[in-house]
Amino acid sequence: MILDLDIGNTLSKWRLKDSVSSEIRSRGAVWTREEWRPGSDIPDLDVVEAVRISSVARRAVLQDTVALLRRRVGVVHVARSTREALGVTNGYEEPSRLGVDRWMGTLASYHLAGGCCSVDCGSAITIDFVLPGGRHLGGYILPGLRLMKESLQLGTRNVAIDPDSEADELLAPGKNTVEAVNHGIYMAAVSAVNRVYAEVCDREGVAMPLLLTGGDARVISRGMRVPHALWPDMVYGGLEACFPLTSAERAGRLSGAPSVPPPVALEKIRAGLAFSMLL
Ligand SMILES: Nc1ncnc2c1ncn2[C@@H]1O[C@H](COP(=O)(O)OP(=O)(O)OP(=O)(O)O)[C@@H](O)[C@H]1O
Ligand SMILES: CC(C)(CO)[C@@H](O)C(=O)NCCC(=O)O
Ligand SMILES: [K+]
Repeated sequence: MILDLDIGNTLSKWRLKDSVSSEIRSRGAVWTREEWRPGSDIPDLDVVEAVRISSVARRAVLQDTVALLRRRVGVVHVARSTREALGVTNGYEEPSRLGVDRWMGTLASYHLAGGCCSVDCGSAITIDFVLPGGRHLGGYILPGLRLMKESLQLGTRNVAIDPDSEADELLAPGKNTVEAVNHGIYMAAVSAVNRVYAEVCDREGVAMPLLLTGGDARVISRGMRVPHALWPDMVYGGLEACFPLTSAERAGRLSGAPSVPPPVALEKIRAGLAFSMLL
């Protein structure tokens, strides 16, 4: 089995992948913490032959995790943000400073769709662009839905947005504090992603496929005005592309990769932007 880890600031996600069939056998998530307990936090390491890790947690968390895993597992790959990988050149002035989860998501998206916009709707919402040809432009970081809500401190932090709500309802004026906050942060996140996407396509003169991942991707997807695909395993896809271990991965097939709809024509994106400026 292969153990893939996506260690975030708040949540750490894991999945077990069969090295022969390439099937995902199990998955889970725990709060990111200082110390891991195999068996309760992550699966029993006896069945694991190789581990791949993407971590944006504090350095000490990664060091301890890697030390623990190296004692038990033969192969441990730790992803890093580099200047270049898989045909993509990192747009950051200091490439290693780009969050490795963004780098993994970007590499996976480019592998799947070519020049693209990849959005991670997690604790933070990150929006990254790669042009056709592989030049990563850099991106945007904004607070995620939960962080926006917590920062308001209006006593609404425990009332989450129902991920099954329709975007139309979530964009309507709220009639109580919980609604006003939930609809406000939803409007902020959705408008930002729609606008950033249109602005960057306009500046660069190319309509790019759009891919979304992260805990809030499904609900944000409902508010998107342009074609896009959801890819819950996007960060894991970057680990697969960087450290291919199964025969499917070596053949370039990434788990759970969605079919990506073609973007709308650039003229339409520009018309939408021009319209919003007139108002
Ligand atoms: N069980 C859950 N715990 C926390 N957040 C959740 C949960 N289920 C859904 N969410 C939503 O998902 C978002 C976090 O998404 P995700 O799991 O992608 O985080 P993340 O970006 O990986 O977090 P981090 O990297 O900071 O750990 C939160 O904003 C929250 O609204
Ligand atoms: C922005 C987050 C927190 C999103 O998980 C992560 O990618 C990160 O810590 N990035 C480092 C800062 C940067 O990407 O510029
Ligand atoms: K993340």
